[in-house]
Amino acid sequence: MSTTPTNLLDNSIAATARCIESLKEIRAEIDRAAELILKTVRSGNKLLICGNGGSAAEAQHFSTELVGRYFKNRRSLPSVALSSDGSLITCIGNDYGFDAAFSRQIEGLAKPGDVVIGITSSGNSANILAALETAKKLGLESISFLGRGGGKARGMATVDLIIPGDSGRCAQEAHLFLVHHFCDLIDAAVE
Ligand SMILES: O=C(CO)[C@@H](O)[C@H](O)[C@H](O)[C@H](O)COP(=O)(O)O
Ligand SMILES: [Zn+2]
Repeated sequence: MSTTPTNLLDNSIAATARCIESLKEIRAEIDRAAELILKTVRSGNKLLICGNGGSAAEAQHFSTELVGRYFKNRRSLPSVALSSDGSLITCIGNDYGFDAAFSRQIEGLAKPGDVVIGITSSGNSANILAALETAKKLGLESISFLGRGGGKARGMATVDLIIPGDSGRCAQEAHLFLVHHFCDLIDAAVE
């Protein structure tokens, strides 16, 4: 079959629909992550969220919906996207190496009860692995949004959300779907 824009679109729609449907296979992990996120924001502790590239955008997207708003007018909730400050990222990258881009911020910002969220479609980004390692070292719970089998990050966090399948693109789309799922639960639970 030739690759026309129509075929490509139909194939992409089918692949994304299959990927979102496959989230039912990791329902138990999604529920555990939701419980941890709700416990954290309800108790006034914060989420420290990190990712690179498209996943940095997702980290910022999630944080924006917590501190700013999602759909409901509720109180502002504490969350920081660790990719947001270009000045800080370039300082840490320049002076300590890019692998420390997020772990250094976690060392400075985290308080007991905070939760670290790492988003990586490959599971192999060194700065996310370092962030999860630092969370463990500080005694913090953590959640990984992963794809493609989970890569090196598999097993490092308190809860792994490994999107089934081998597509990085679908993993990223499913990560955004999960961000909105968690925001739906938060809006329902918090005034
Ligand atoms: O959004 C995309 C690809 O869809 C890219 O910007 C992608 O996020 C970047 O290449 C990231 O550096 C990949 O990092 P990761 O997901 O493997 O941790
Ligand atoms: Zn992308």
